[in-house]
Amino acid sequence: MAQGELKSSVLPNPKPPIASRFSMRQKIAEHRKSLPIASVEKRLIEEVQKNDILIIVGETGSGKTTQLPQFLFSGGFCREGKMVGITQPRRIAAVTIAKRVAEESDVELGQRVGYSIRFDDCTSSSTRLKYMTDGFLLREALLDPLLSRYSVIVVDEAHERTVHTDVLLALLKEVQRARSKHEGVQTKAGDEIGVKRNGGVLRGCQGRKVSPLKLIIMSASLDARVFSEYFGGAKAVHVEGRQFPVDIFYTVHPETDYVDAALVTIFQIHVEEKPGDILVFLTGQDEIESVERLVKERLEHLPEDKRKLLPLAIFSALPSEQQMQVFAPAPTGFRKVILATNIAETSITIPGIRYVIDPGFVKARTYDPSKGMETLDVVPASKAQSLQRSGRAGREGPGKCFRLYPEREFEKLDGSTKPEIKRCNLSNVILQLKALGIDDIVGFDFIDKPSRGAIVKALTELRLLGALTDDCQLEKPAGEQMSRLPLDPVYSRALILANKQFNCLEEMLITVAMLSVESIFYDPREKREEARTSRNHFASIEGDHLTYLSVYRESNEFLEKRKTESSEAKIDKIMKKWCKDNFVNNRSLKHARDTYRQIRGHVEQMGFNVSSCGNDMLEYRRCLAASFFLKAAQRQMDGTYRALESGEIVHIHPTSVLFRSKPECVIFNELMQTSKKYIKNLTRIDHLWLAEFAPHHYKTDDEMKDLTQDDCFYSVRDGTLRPLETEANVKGKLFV
Ligand SMILES: Nc1ncnc2c1ncn2[C@@H]1O[C@H](COP(=O)(O)OP(=O)(O)OP(=O)(O)O)[C@@H](O)[C@H]1O
Repeated sequence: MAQGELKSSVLPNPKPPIASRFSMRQKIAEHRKSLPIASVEKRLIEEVQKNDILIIVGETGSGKTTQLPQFLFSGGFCREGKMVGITQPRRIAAVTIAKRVAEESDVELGQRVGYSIRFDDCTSSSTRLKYMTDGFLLREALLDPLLSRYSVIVVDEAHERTVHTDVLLALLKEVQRARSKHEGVQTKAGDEIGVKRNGGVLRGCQGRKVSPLKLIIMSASLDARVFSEYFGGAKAVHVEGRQFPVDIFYTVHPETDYVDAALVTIFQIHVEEKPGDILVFLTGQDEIESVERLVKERLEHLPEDKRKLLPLAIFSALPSEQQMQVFAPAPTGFRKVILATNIAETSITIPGIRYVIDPGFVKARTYDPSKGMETLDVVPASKAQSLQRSGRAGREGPGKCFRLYPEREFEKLDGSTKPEIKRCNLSNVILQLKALGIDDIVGFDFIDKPSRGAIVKALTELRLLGALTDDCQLEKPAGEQMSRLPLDPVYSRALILANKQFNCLEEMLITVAMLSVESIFYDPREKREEARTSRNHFASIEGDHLTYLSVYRESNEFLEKRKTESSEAKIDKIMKKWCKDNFVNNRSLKHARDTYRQIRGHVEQMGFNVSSCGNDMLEYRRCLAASFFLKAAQRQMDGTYRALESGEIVHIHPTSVLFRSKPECVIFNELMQTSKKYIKNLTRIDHLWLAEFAPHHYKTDDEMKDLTQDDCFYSVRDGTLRPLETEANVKGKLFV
């Protein structure tokens, strides 16, 4: 992917005419002075000078994220070309905050103030304040292990405890130690200095003089003690005061249907309250889109003069340009109602928001390493999340937050969110650590250690996928390539195989892109049959992956034909209609198209040649089997399926094109638990392909006969493991 591809579409930063610029500057200067953090600028800079690690806790909106980096710049921390790096858990926050700080500093975005997120780098050699995602900084450490260009790194919103934040904290601790140890040493490019890993010494400071690194950990709702202890008793400072008050309202009784309660509240605010936009926290794309439809429907029943309510959606699977639409002011006389997931919960300021509606729920991922099963459940939000949500209302004036549950329920909420590292599949993060040269994963200094079972499972998976050798070293070149692709290892492997062995990289790129969106089809409850019929021509008897391919290809052909004759806006409109007629989710398809372009850029940079297998779908299905062999399932006598790896009894999800035909053997991408255990995104395969393409994992009956007690393989016929795998057996292979 060419760097900066999204730049132009996302954030032009044109300079307004001089007169309005002058008054804007004055306004901004006044605003900056009014922030609670402004009165403690001098003290904060002194604390940073005195302490190598500082924890800063301050109310939401007190000015931490936008102001502290500017204080550090003025305080001399960017001398001699050094940078202050500020990490955010979310891309949208990194981008919008950088834009705001550039505005406040009256510089062009990408010059002194910039941002870097995956697929989009808006920095230059003059950038001194760099906002980025925590994942981006981790990748940067692959190239510059001592992060030698930074004088200060600020880890913002640390309370979110994303897996990237946790890994970053451990890594930064190590980098800081190494830089202190070698302080003052003038290195030449290629000098061996720095972090000891892999039994050797990594090349460090890239020809620069080694200087110490300052670390700042920041949040509004952070248990400072946990972080202080982790960093050996680091100092914590509190920034008192908030900018504007937010009144909190609770319901008298619990709500049985929070979506309906949210709808009622939206209209109550719209009809009864003063002007000001509304922000509603929902749990996912489907919920958001259904509320969006319902708002539009109900608006039609209101008198003409009350219809000026504009629903807008924001969730992570939305392309960046569409996410940015929520930041634009509402048309005159209109009130915006922004329907958001927790993407809008921390860091960001959406101008105009005065009202927050918080039903109190969030979709959380949990992972069971023993079954290899990931589930997405709707669970109550934590207190920390609720505080962040209400904090979005008081940023430009006094606000109101409507919590759709009784006050006594708030007291029962968990204080903070369970760290992601304790509830996710670790294979991606362990691959990154291995690529960083960190060998001993179990002994790695995590702030909260993941379970041993989860580590063992991830290492085993990475070995089976060919990313690690039998003694858990990074496999070359496959493991290295996989660590460079910003995808789950299983999808990176699919692309590598498609390129190397099956000649279907084009098809696999489309597949990975289509699988990255939540729901490609649009399935209104009231028109389910109509939707099914009109989509029949996409459906493949071989399965969902081929069906997605058809949707993508057909939409592409349709688009190509019209590209020459229409403007971009017109094409957008035509595409919307095509999607509506075919019951395809326009937003999801757009996102998939974007993702396709980005990943294609990556693989091309790695030297892959994107070729297509055309209509040879057999080759493509064989490639799917070779890629996703860890998620295979066999039909049982009673029509249920047995997932070969976990032994779980599972069912084909009703949305799959294979729901009725029930083939004998399938691979799948998703195992989820709702009322039953369902498998989603399936393709029919021949069970013998498993033994052919993953002989290190599966054997046919004939091959089974020759096994010794030291071997252990899955039978492709019934999925049983023979001879039985013992923990000692697995362990013996892992910790050498
Ligand atoms: N994009 C923006 N447009 C308008 N005002 C903004 C913008 N970004 C920030 N502000 C203003 O600056 C204030 C401080 O924002 P900042 O993000 O620095 O606070 P914070 O303490 O980091 O909050 P949080 O803990 O919620 O991230 C906001 O309350 C708001 O008034």
